[in-house]
Amino acid sequence: MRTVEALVPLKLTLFGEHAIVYGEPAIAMAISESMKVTVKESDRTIISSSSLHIGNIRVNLQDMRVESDQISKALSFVIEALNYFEEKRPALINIESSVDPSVGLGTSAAVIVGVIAAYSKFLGYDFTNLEIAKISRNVEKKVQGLGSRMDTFTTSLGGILYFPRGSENVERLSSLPEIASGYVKRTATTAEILRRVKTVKENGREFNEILKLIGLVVEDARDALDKMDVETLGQLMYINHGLLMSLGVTSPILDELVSTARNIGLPGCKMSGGGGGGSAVCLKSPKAELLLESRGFKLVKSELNRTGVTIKEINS
Ligand SMILES: Nc1ncnc2c1ncn2[C@@H]1O[C@H](COP(=O)(O)OP(=O)(O)O)[C@@H](O)[C@H]1O
Ligand SMILES: C[C@@](O)(CCOP(=O)(O)O)CC(=O)O
Ligand SMILES: [Mg+2]
Repeated sequence: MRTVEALVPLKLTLFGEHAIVYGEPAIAMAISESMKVTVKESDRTIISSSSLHIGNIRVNLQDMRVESDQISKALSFVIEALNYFEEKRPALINIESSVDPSVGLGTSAAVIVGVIAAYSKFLGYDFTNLEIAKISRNVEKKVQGLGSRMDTFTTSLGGILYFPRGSENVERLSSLPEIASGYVKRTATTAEILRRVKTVKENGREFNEILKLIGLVVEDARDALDKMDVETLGQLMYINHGLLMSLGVTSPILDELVSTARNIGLPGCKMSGGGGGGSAVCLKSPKAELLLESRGFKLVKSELNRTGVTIKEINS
């Protein structure tokens, strides 16, 4: 019985979320918290994903239909990833995630990357991680309608990555301070928040100036990282968070956390990902983890993952 397993790291956005969607730079890192996608030979196609609490979902491979519109929405990234392949073969597809869906940790990207990686191998392809990143980026954009290459490239390639302004390139950075991060549940998906931000952009004169300022923060953060200037890096995290707040993508719980972190002298802390709740990233210190937990944030494993998605074939 042919079985293929893909292990995908989740991601933290250190600087530049939302601004990258409009061509500004960003810095993101793959982390040790991960998602696993398993594809097993079968005579029918069933998708299961415990963190979605939807049970085992039968998929009609001819038209990719499932039992309800609600299930179809919840599985939209998985189904669109399968749809990439002209030739499909029935399989049991299981997704295991140690975090809740939609928390600013790139779960939408990771689930696409995992399905593309595992199902392509199951069909006999040998994609490189960069090929997986490019395919996954197009799938995520197709489902969300908006969005950048940051999450799919970071979860596919691993490491700490710099996404230059106005370019499709990506550069690997070498230095990274230790990070603490966690998440709280949120009320909106990233796709919904991206649509809200687009409306703000279309109506607000200041929006473009704020995006450019975030771009400057990201460039300075890259310099600070190169010099391992942790003090400057932390200050830039606070500034980036303030600019995200002005875009309306933070939340009271995130703003209270970050302002308290600053007031008690933590080196740096900011929202991470789509916002509206979800994840926060802080420069690591015992106080940072205590503060995150005291505010109800679920800590996530935030060591640097350098490999990106890895694929294993298990012939049981
Ligand atoms: N474990 C999972 N199994 C299947 N789909 C998932 C899983 N986790 C996330 N997703 C999909 O990704 C969507 C969340 O995307 P998004 O709001 O961008 O979250 P994130 O900020 O974590 O990337 C979910 O609504 C669901 O469609
Ligand atoms: C807001 C954004 O910059 C990051 C979204 O991160 P996440 O899906 O919330 O993990 C969108 C994007 O870059 O596609
Ligand atoms: Mg996402």
